[in-house]
Amino acid sequence: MSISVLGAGAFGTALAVSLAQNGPVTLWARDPAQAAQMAEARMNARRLPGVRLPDTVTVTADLDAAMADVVLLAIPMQQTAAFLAQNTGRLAGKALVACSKGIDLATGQGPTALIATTCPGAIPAVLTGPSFAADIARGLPTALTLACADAAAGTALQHALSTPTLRLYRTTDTTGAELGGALKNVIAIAAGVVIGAGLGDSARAALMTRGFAEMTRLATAFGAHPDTLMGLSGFGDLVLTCTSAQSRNFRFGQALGAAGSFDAEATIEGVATARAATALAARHGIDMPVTQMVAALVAGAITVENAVQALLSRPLKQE
Ligand SMILES: NC(=O)C1=CN([C@@H]2O[C@H](COP(=O)(O)OP(=O)(O)OC[C@H]3O[C@@H](n4cnc5c(N)ncnc54)[C@H](OP(=O)(O)O)[C@@H]3O)[C@@H](O)[C@H]2O)C=CC1
Ligand SMILES: O=C(CO)COP(=O)(O)O
Repeated sequence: MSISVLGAGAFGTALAVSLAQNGPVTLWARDPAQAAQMAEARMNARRLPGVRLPDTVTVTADLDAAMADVVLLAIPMQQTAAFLAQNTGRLAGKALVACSKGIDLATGQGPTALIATTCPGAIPAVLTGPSFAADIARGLPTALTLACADAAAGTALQHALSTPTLRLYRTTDTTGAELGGALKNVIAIAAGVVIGAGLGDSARAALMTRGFAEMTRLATAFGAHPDTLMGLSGFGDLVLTCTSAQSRNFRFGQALGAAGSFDAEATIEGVATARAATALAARHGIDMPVTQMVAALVAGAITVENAVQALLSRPLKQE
């Protein structure tokens, strides 16, 4: 099976580097100048500095040249719907593996639903779980979830995309896998706020636990299996992202909590996801207090102090 990665950001580049252990991989960057620079320097200096691109990685800005049997989509979630719509013909019939973590703001859909509605005949799948691009690219041991509703196709993808350092587990529960990966970013922002505001590790643990409860509530309401949330794509990624300063969502929250500034160019998926999840929760009558607070905080509609006060003064309830 030929493999390509669309999107030469930190994660797309890291995946291409890891997959190159198995054979040739094509990495597509939308900017021809960036593609040429990467091909020449054998490095993605802007997004993944210090990591050499193996000879088996071909970098191109030609999207037709980047078509393969298996196409990994490593572009930010809010750009995905438009990208798919612009490339429906090219992507038809491919196995399309979404590597982004989020919920489309305009439709409330995750990546597999977007693929299914936009690219008929494609096989939608998701690759998600606890993994920093830098760790994958350095060949550190990493385990991820490969979700595909078609069990046979999922098994084939699991084998094609596992490498000596990247171990994939499979599931048919695409809803659980993609909602776990999307919602943990929102809780990671909240965890960052707690640490940035100096509220302590005990508060962070409480927030992660209650955050996990609301992640599970929303995902199961949409048909996800609770076990999926307990796995790498949910609990595993929640732990990583809420506790590591490598996480952009966590660091963004830290800056919010400390009233500091943050790189406006950085990909912080949890910001749009907080809004999208809050809207979904309201529409379906699901209680998601932490997510709602994050949405209000990032919109500047509430202060950190008032958000904490509002969460602590909710009616006492059974766990
Ligand atoms: N970084 C990580 O450790 C991990 C990231 N992810 C997920 O991967 C996804 C991508 O994140 P990441 O790689 O880190 O982000 P980056 O900010 O590093 O890179 C984003 C990439 O997407 C490209 N891009 C943006 N818009 C478009 C578009 N409309 N069409 C084509 N390409 C586009 C950018 O191109 P350009 O440079 O030209 O702007 C850039 O190459 C996110 O959903 C993230 O949650 C998942 C696991 C780990
Ligand atoms: O998803 C990730 C780790 O699994 C990356 O997290 P950030 O996008 O917060 O950096």
